Amino acid sequence: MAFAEIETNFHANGGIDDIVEAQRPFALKHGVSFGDFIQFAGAVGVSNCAGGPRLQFLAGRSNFSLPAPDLTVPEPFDATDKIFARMGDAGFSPNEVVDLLISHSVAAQDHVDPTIPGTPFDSTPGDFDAQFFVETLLQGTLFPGNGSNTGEVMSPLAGEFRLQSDFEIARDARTACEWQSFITDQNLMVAKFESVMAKLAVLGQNPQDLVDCSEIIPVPSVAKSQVATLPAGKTLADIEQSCNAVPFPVISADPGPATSVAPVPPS
Ligand code: HEM
Ligand SMILES: [Ca+2]
Repeated sequence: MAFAEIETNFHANGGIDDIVEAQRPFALKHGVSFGDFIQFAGAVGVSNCAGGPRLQFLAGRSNFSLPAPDLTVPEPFDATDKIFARMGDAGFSPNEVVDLLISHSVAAQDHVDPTIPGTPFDSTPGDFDAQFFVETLLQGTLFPGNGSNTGEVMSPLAGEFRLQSDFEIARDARTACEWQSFITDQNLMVAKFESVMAKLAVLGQNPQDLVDCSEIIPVPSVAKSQVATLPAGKTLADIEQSCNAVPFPVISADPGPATSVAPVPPS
């Protein structure tokens, strides 16, 4: 937000300019540091999703910073080894990368395939649920758009987008069991996200110097279900089970004919 004219030009930051420009005036108007504002807006944002987390919010980050160097943010076409190494530099284990990727349950792409903006990563982009962890393990059968994009692999549902990085991390021996563990345990998923986001939020900060303002973050509505489902038209035979230690859970399929996933409306 401080160096948008530099950092939004980095390829890995594609699309982030919209939200940066929307939020900056609020931070400036209220005299809040950009770091605090981003953390606050993120916590309020996910609290709007059904079943979402109530993230801790600590205030008091300084507004002193320097532009980041390019090529440090993971790309969807990067190998898992590279993504884990980069995230490891910041102190996150491979399983904590999975915990951070819970965010892709409420996410959509605009720029990997620019012909289909708003194409979500799971069938429930408004719900903070574990559908993402089931649907990324289904066999890929189609490209929702033009299908010729680096960082994209085939998805299982019309209208759903699959990043190569999500596909690979779901199947990597280091992370497949963490990935599968959320499918039948919404509470575990939310608890892991709250904990890893608390870690992310204080990177480079001394938490002792920050003030806990978590009580201003809204309480999200409760989750519709603790257990994810197979999308209509899919069976357990379509799952590419990847955790060697634990069998894939028996989950039910949604009734009805196979449907396609609607795009997320522009914000
Ligand atoms: C592990 C490495 C990661 C990769 C390679 C990755 C890649 C991507 C890509 C390519 C998009 C689509 C961008 C666009 O086309 O507009 C995206 C969207 C998104 N990502 Fe990630 N991501 C990663 C980690 C994370 C983390 C750690 C978070 C947050 C904790 C996150 C949260 C999101 C959200 C919320 C969106 C959707 C934005 C929207 O709907 O407008 N991602 N990600
Ligand atoms: Ca979802």
